[in-house]
Amino acid sequence: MNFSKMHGLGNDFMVIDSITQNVHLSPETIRRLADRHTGVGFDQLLLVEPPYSPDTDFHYRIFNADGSEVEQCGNGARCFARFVILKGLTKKRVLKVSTQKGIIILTINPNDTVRVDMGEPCFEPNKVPFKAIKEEKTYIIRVQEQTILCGVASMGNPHCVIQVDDVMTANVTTLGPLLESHERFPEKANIGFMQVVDRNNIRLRVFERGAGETKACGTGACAAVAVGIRQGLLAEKVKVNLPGGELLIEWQGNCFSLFMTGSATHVYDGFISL
Ligand SMILES: N[C@H](CCC[C@H](N)C(=O)O)C(=O)O
Repeated sequence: MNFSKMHGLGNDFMVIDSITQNVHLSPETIRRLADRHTGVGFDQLLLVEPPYSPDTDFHYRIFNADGSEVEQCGNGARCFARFVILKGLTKKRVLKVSTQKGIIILTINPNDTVRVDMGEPCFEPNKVPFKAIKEEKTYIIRVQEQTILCGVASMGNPHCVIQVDDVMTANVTTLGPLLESHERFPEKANIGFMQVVDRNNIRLRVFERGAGETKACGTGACAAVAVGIRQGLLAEKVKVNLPGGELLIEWQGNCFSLFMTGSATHVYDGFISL
């Protein structure tokens, strides 16, 4: 099976053309391929499929390193766009792509960065999903005798965003997994640790559902900015500084799409016998 290794700010992917190849991967096979010593090694595996409806160009499927299929991957979307052009699957520079939960629009810029219309963030607890009596801008979660204040949002996938004084000293390694699997997140969650530098700049680390801490998380950057804007901490255009690099997030507020712009890097092409 042919594949490409790509990354978005160090969040790395195995990208597979499932249009010209017949690809069926079990969760166990995905976990084996994800192994960074005995497999290809990646945070997520991305499948490029033919369109599910005539008004879209492709269907986009995402699998975490633990084999779980998920609804959305922002860094992966930018790599998806560059992959389909590099592989000659399209000549279009604006792509309409369906995912498990909605449609995203990918625009490949002349400098090969990619701008993604990620759709509108959702804060309704039952749609994140998050167990809460009613919708709030800030929630209290108790974990291991600690009281954590957070915001929650869905970018198609579930996110919990915690404001911290300094991302470098944030307790990502301990709090990340505890919150990822907290009982208030019935489908688990991606946990973002956000340091507000000013209204147009944040620093962010993300402990991802099904992958652990990654060098960058596109939907995590989107969710952090959306939560921050809703909490009155951020302006409509925010630079998000992640360990792997920078993303530009723009959101005008409810009933508008949120846009993410950033790089997508092709590392190598490979072949693997399954
Ligand atoms: N771990 C995420 C999927 C990948 C998201 C991330 N890599 C991004 O760039 O958005 C989840 O389980 O919802």
